[in-house]
Amino acid sequence: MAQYSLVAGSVGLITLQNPPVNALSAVVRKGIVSTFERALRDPKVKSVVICGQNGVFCGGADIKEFGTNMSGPPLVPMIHAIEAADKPVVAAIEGSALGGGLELALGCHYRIAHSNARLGLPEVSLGLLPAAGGTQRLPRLIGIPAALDLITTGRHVTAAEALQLGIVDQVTDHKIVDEAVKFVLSVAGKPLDARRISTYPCPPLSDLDTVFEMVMQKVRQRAHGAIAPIACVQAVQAAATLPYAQGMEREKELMATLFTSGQARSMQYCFFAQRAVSKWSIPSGARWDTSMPRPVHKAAVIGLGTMGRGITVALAQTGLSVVAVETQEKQLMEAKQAMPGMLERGARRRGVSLTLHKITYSRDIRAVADVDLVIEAVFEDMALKKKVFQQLSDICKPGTFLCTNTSGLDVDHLASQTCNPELVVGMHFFAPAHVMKLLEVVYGPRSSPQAVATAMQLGKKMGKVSVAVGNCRGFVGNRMLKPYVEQAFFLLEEGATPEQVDGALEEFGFSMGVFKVSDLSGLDVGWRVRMADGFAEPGASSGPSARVRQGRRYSPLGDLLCEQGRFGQKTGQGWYQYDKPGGRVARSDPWLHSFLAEYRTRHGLVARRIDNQEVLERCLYALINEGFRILEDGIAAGPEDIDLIYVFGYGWPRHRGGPMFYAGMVGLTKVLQRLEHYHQAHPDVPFMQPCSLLRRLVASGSPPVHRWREVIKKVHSQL
Ligand SMILES: CCCCCCCCCCCCC/C=C/C(=O)SCCNC(=O)CCNC(=O)[C@H](O)C(C)(C)COP(=O)(O)OP(=O)(O)OC[C@H]1O[C@@H](n2cnc3c(N)ncnc32)[C@H](O)[C@@H]1OP(=O)(O)O
Repeated sequence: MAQYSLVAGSVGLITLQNPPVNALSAVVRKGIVSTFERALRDPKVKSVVICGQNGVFCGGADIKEFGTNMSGPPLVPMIHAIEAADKPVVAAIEGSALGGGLELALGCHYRIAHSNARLGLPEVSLGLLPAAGGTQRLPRLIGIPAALDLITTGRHVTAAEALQLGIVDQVTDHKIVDEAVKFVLSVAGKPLDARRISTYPCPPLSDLDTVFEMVMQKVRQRAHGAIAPIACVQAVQAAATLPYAQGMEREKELMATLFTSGQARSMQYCFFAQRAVSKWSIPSGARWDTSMPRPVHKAAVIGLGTMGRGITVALAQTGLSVVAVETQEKQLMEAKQAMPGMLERGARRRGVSLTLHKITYSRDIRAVADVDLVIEAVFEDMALKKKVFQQLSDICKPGTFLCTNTSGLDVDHLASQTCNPELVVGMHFFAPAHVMKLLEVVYGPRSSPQAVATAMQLGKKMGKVSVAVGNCRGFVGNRMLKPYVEQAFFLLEEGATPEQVDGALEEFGFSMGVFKVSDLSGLDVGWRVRMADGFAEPGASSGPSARVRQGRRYSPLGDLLCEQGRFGQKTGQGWYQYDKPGGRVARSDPWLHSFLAEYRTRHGLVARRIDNQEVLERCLYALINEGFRILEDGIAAGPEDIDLIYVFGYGWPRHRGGPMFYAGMVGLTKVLQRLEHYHQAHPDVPFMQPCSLLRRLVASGSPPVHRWREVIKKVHSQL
């Protein structure tokens, strides 16, 4: 709702009230319309201030209303009425003014912001565009290039930047409503014509066509198939080339296409999923709202390889004191040289001051004796990690949480090396750890609720999307990767090329296909895992039995490349070739193509034409099928957890909602049928055997993804 009061004798104060973010629900819109009409009617009222309660102006349209039968007064005429009023209206902005919230403010004649405010038009990240006049007013106010930047990226700006751009008229550190009232009294009686943004011409720009062509090209490249960013550019182009009223028509038309699209549904699902996973619960019954985290003031990182450095930087950036331990002199020196630059770049990116003094370096593991939490990030080797955990258990003060950054080893086994296994959890970061948003928090059967809560809260403080997952080989993300990569290898055996497989996946929306990712992260990573699992064996990659291991189909292609020293980008050769070791630009490699041809001949395989549909079905459905197994095993609490892991850690396109949501969009029956089809064709590939939870969901009428938990619960209760 919206509350109305008269202040300072002549100012009508409208306060948006819809906790927690004062979203513009039907009730709020109704409240604004009626209180605004009241203010206009009242002869005592000479001016109006609009603000939000509880330190937040407005988080935008109520996203929960999208996809329902929307009722109540529409936003566009409401904002027009405010702009057309003959009494001055000031938006008093503190906290957030986002989406429809900022559009409402742009309809006001003046905008004053508290220095804590953040403003933006993030609709693009929900698969939409700012369709309450945002695409037409913002370019008129701040010019086309700046408006294109804000609208196509959805980024939030601080009050200081908003002032610099001309979005707000004044920034204050004082009480926002008091300042807004003072301000509106000072402008009472001044003509308002020059304050109605919709009447402004768009600031002229030379060579408009070229500007839009270039922006469109850049946006398309970044969008990876998402349609909203393209529509945003088209709407701003309308602002630049058409009169306001026609621009508004175009905005509406473009919004109508986006509003009902699957992409918008997927992205809005991701928005709510992100909030849902922070409300974690684990099979022991521990939950986010009943488990108290312990404060962490000082942390330590053991091992300063790529991961350790990234984690140290990420911790220091949150303001923690960090002890960075590396026992090897050379590696320590390299880390000391590299990390200030990483911190500097991070500080510049986030517009904050540098935090070099937060890190102390040591070669001696005993330096961690007084920290609250340790993250072990040594080489991925169980024997080495076990030794580190034994040492930590002896050295650390009582109660120190011991975390491992392993990407898939048994967290419980590590816990068993310590005197207090309840203090041990996994904190699995993704490279580069100071940039990537995902954190898997891995609980073992003995991890205490407090340890899980502390790791989850630390992740949040570090700006990560933290997802609590159970302990199994590869946890959630890497476990699902196995069948995906396996199918990609099989496709090469059957006639596809790395270029084709990657092309199909990139067209689907991944920023990089599976083979390019493998080259980037190093082929030896998977090779080591396959060796540890008893699949890859030196010298066993040729010969007739090379393609069957442990009674199942196996492709030794990755092992063969590793045996040749082709580890990907770092060696300049992998599935592609690079201009030098460490090169970044993948080029097709004729050697690889003849190698594949020879391999097929050696194993009596006849290459066939494989279409992109088959590439996608086999890679993605195999991965999804493993996702169902993970749900069935209780390793992830719900489909949202898996989806966010894939969106934030593995480049799954957000506009496809994550693998489990995507399965629902495709139709569970279809996914099941195709898995059955591929499993019949390859009964020796267990990953393609449809998971019984998938069958169960189909038998239950394929409920929407938010109702899967009910079916999963039933499955678990019957176990
Ligand atoms: C046939 C076709 C017809 C087509 C025509 C269609 C007509 C429709 C026209 C409509 C035109 C609309 C144009 C405008 C669109 C929009 O405004 S879209 C929304 C844009 N806003 C956002 O994207 C902001 C989203 N929110 C946030 O980024 C953050 O929540 C925050 C505001 C920065 C606050 O962050 P924080 O303090 O960390 O809190 P959270 O945990 O994120 O959120 C707290 C709870 O609030 C819920 N919530 C937040 N924002 C919204 C929202 N806009 N709507 C509904 N709910 C919201 C969030 O889910 C949390 O809820 P719980 O999980 O239940 O606690």
